[in-house]
Amino acid sequence: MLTLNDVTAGYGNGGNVLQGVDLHCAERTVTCIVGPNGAGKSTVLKVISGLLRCRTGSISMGDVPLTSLAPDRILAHGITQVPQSQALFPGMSVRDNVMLGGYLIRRDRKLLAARYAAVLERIPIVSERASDHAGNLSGGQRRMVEIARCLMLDPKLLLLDEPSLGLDPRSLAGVATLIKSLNDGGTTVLLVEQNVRLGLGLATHGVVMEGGKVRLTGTAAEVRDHPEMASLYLGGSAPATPAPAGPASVSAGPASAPGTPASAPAGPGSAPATPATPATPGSASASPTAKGVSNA
Ligand SMILES: Nc1ncnc2c1ncn2[C@@H]1O[C@H](COP(=O)(O)OP(=O)(O)OP(=O)(O)O)[C@@H](O)[C@H]1O
Repeated sequence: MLTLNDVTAGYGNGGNVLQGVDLHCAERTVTCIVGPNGAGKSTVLKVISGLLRCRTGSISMGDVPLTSLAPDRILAHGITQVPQSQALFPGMSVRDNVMLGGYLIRRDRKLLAARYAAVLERIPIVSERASDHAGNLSGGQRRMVEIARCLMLDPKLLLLDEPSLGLDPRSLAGVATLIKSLNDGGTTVLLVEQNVRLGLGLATHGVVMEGGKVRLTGTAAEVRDHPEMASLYLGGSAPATPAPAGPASVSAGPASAPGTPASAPAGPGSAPATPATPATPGSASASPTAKGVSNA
């Protein structure tokens, strides 16, 4: 569905932050990008949504080239992003914040109303707090409303930048359940997540980035259970699955085709309510063994 081919990108006159990224998200998958701070994970989402231009390489969704499209055109192709930072207008009502997500379809009042009704059904907090200022919501409620706003365009591909950031375990479980149900409903999801255990628990596929490059891809189970991942990102804890996938089944190439992953990923229900705190990716990158992750 979504393909990035040898993408380089950077900010201003600076050097390349992304240094030849290849990535593929098959339809109806949930792909989670993990990696140390500064690896370029959020930058990947920015080039997909058009907030940052690729310098070289290409991005496409199916047959549609996205590489040089403006962000509003990319939105119109069904790609929406929930940014990492607080994205709601605190002084506006929850309803108005959500309606902003339907800006592109604002002239079709019927469609706008139908989409809003669908969002209310899916995300109850939107109806429960419709008239409240968004600034009065908790962090978890805000995240739900941010996702609700993206759903106004009924996206084919939902990009989520660190959906777990700052959330308490209960809110986190709610967001995880929502992501899973959106995916069950047919939405393809690409997320960046610092909480490796949660992210790979939710995902069907995993991508490890380091230094602006993709170092490892595979099914979420393969990436999660890879011996290097256990020591780097999960604080050295032994993987739940006894036999780790060997390098042959974990590649630096595109994530495999849609379908059942080699080992079924944990659903959001089994996403840890109190996720074990993983070793910070930053500390992983400082480790001399970090380079061993690379199968590139
Ligand atoms: N707006 C910007 N202007 C200049 N440099 C930026 C900008 N945003 C990010 N960078 C730089 O690009 C690099 C990659 O940043 P990015 O946010 O993509 O990393 P990340 O993997 O998402 O990290 P984190 O987990 O800390 O969010 C970093 O060195 C960062 O300083």
